[in-house]
Amino acid sequence: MILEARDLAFGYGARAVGSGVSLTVGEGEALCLLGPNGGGKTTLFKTLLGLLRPLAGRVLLDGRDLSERPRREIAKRIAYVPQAHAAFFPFSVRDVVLMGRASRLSAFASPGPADRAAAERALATLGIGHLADRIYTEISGGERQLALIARALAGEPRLLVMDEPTASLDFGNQARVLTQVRRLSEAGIAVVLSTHDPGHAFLCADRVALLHGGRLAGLGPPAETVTPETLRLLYGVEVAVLPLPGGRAVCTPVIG
Ligand SMILES: Nc1ncnc2c1ncn2[C@@H]1O[C@H](COP(=O)(O)OP(=O)(O)OP(=O)(O)O)[C@@H](O)[C@H]1O
Repeated sequence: MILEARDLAFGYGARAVGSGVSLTVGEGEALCLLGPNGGGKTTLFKTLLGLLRPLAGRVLLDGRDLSERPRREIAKRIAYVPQAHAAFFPFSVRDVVLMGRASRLSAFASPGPADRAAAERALATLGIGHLADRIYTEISGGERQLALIARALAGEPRLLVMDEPTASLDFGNQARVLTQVRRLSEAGIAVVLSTHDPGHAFLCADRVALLHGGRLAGLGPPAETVTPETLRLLYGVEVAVLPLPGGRAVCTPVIG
């Protein structure tokens, strides 16, 4: 097991967003977090990453409390993939990906051949080698998202935390990102991701966690956890969960 949350309460200062959350993330496991807007997914992620202190409970990384670990040690093991917001600094995509090596460099050291090789490998894994010399501010949102995943991967983490990695991506890029999630997990890298499409859980996750009212309303394999009943609870609408071959399913709201 890489990461464990024990009876975690999380939020901002005196303002609790969630509580009583206990979960584990195993080696190479893909865990998908579902929950409504404002439900606390990002806040939970920031707490699991050690960026926010738990209001109660503990987060353990490889069995040791996050609060006892230096930031750098955490960053070597866990990489965060934020949403691909607007970019301001005109670096090349290669340099953005190379920044993912920062946690592995000593202070003031420049990246060496091993760092450059890791960045090239990450670009190739994501299939975006052709973008390496393009300027990050001049590529599309979908391409940026892939570049951010490559940046995270370049640091050779054991766990990737991805906040809505498919938001604002077209259908093709959504499928590419979800395929990468599966591949990473098959390669032994654990992934925790959030999404607003419950069908994604069936496509890429071993387990799903449902966050409702700041508490876990479900945790388990997609087929057992993502149901019309749990989706109604989460989103307040009727949803049909239509089975597909191979244990997958499509989820669609029922309108009218
Ligand atoms: N920096 C902050 N300080 C105080 N409250 C915050 C802060 N950031 C978010 N919140 C509040 O915490 C709650 C949870 O927000 P959070 O961003 O974690 O939800 P989310 O599930 O990621 O939402 P979304 O799906 O819309 O991205 C919301 O009520 C939000 O207004």
